[in-house]
Amino acid sequence: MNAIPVTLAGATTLTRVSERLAADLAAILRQAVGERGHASLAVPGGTTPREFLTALGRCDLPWPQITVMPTDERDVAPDDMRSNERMIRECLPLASDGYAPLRADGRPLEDAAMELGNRLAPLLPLDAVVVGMGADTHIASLFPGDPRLGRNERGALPPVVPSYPAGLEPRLSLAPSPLAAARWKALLISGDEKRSALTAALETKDPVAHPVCLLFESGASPRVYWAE
Ligand SMILES: O=C1O[C@H](COP(=O)(O)O)[C@@H](O)[C@H](O)[C@H]1O
Repeated sequence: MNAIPVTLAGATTLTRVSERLAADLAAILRQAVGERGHASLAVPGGTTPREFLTALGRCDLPWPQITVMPTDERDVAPDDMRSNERMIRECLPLASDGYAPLRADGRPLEDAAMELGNRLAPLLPLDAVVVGMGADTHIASLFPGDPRLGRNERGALPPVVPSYPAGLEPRLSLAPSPLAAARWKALLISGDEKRSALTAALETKDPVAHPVCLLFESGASPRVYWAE
């Protein structure tokens, strides 16, 4: 198995990796606020990031100057157990206007994606993005086999796109460009299964088959925070 450039040495539990990621990210956010007066951040949903988000929520940060959004959102109510917004709000002491939701709120997802993309445009490029990955190598809600992820196709995508993964609820997702073009990128994964999947994916360099490849294609590669 080829070595992935994992950022950490010695910190291997999800708790320690999460704390390290939170501390590194906090420094990036402070720097962004210092330089530009504001910071924009996208964070993942799912099960892995709760400890990281909790650790970030404990950091001494200028929250009124920070806008947080999810990398993707399931089309569920914001108080649903599967809502990424719900987890993010539970973990972070956000300012009242410090959260940029990716919610359709009953609208067709295509309409919502267009409107939310226009609203997010002034925040781009994002100062920081933390991305999770499924064992199938999906990132945000960009899933394997989606032809929109091809090199010639993705340039036409707006910043937010609808996504209809088989067997799961529909979603809204940040598109490849805002994820890949962030000023600072991190990939948070846990477990040998995902590490093996990441290693195999990077060997293919195929973002349609393995969306995680999108993060490694151009510009700086993400820092990989891997927990055993
Ligand atoms: O559905 C999602 O899955 C991925 C991975 O989640 P995990 O539960 O395996 O950690 C996540 O990054 C994404 O934001 C989420 O909506």
